[in-house]
Amino acid sequence: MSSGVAVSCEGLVHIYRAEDTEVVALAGIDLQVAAGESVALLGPSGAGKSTLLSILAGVLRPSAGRLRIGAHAVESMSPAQLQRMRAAEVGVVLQGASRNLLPYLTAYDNVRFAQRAAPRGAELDAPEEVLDLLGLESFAREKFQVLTPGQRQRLAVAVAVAHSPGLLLADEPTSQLDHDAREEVLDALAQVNAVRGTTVVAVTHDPEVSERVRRTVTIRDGRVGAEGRSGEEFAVVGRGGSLTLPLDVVAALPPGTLVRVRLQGDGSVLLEPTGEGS
Ligand SMILES: Nc1ncnc2c1ncn2[C@@H]1O[C@H](COP(=O)(O)OP(=O)(O)OP(=O)(O)O)[C@@H](O)[C@H]1O
Repeated sequence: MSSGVAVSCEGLVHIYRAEDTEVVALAGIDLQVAAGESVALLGPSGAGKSTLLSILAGVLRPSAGRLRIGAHAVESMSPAQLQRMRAAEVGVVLQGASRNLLPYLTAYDNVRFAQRAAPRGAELDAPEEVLDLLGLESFAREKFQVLTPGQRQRLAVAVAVAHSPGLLLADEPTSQLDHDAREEVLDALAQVNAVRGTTVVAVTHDPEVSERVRRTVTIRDGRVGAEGRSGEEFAVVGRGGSLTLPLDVVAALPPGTLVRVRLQGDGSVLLEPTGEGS
């Protein structure tokens, strides 16, 4: 049995540097995920979702900003400390089941192999229990080739949670699966979240994932552009009062438009374009 860890991102910036260019992939992400919460990260291609996931996984180091994963202040950790944190606290499902699994091992041995990376003395569920959690107990002796695509992906989740991490990160966990297999995988993630209390953060383009997860976070241009709660989209007030407007509003307000912002008596806020621009 494990329990979830909280994640806190404050002003996270990530810049990829090549010889003569810089790409600002994350431009100040503010995001709080409570322990045991389940969140889907959405957003257009190139918005910065994978970069954020890699930083949460401890694979990439943020260029600036603060990141807390449970009790760890990640931005100031040494590579060895990061490695230990990942081994103890973070499970990752990479895109494509085969990238997570050793095809010549059985389902049972894949889980057992993954547990070898856990810190010494860690309290781990037996491989049978991990497979049971993912509904794979009757496939323990099967190898990758005979499993269906949905079972393979469930096994990838089993391998990611084999060391009982408090945070499970999944990159496009339902991509290239048919409807039934997608349901299987979403059930598996929900099961890990419900039974173990594991915090789950999944990057996805799949509208079914967003429908199944109560909270969605849309990344736009390296920032949190919007949040969804039970299917309804909201703009998010950022630090210093910044607000990313919905795309249909942006289309009506070209950059540089001067807008009167008035707080109304009933607590609502009126945005009134003046017709003037800078
Ligand atoms: N290794 C890299 N070197 C330089 N630039 C990169 C690198 N990886 C990503 N980028 C750039 O950083 C930005 C964010 O990329 P990222 O892959 O995080 O976006 P994404 O939202 O995950 O996109 P997708 O949905 O297509 O995977 C993009 O402009 C991308 O071109």
